[in-house]
Amino acid sequence: MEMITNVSEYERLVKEKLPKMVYDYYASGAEDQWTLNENREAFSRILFNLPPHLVLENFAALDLGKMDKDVKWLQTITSLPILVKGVMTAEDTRIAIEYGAAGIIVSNHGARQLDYVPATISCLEEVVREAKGRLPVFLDGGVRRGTDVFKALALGAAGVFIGRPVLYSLAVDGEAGVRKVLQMLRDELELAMALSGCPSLRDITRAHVVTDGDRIRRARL
Ligand SMILES: Cc1cc2nc3c(=O)[nH]c(=O)nc-3n(C[C@H](O)[C@H](O)[C@H](O)COP(=O)(O)O)c2cc1C
Repeated sequence: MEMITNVSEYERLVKEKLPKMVYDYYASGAEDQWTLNENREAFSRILFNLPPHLVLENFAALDLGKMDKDVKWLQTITSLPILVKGVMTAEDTRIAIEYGAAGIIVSNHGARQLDYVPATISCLEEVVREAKGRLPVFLDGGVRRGTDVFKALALGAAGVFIGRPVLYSLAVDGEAGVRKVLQMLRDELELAMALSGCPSLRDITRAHVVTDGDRIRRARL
């Protein structure tokens, strides 16, 4: 397994290893798989915007109607913090906060529900803006690179989750595979931070990335 150099390679290997029916169940999204592909494509459209002071030296270095009832019921049976997953809009963020969620996970359930809903990374800022720091906002969906983690943090995520890379690496190489996936993402994030002049997670800011929305706003000026 030493020859594996990035998270996506596990998908190629797992396709060879698993029965087709099992692989298709894990890997697929809904219908045309537009949202599944968009979860990845949207990350690739966000570009880095390196601050001007950087010099070469730096480089050396849901069913929403039920959400209220569900949260209230869960609060009666556990004292654990309750995170609401599947939030994609400001409105759902308001509801989640109103009903006492301890955190939010921006998610389209791995693009397996309604196809053509937006990519999670393109919904993150709307949710973060509405949350106003009152609770942590996490994200999943299409995170495959340390640079994806960096972009999500720059857009206000408190952290990210990954789904399929864990399933794939577990199927290919058991616990060692999962450890390797997490290590690769960590190493790639650290490299991205070093190359963009961020010594700590706190140094990753909104100014480090340019989104589609930024480009449209700039074109209008
Ligand atoms: C086979 C499979 C089954 C899933 N089942 C559920 C589910 O029952 N409920 C849910 O909220 N998300 C479900 N998800 C979505 C994951 O919890 C997670 O949000 C998603 O896989 C993250 O995206 P990623 O796989 O691109 O990293 C499922 C994902 C996969 C691959």
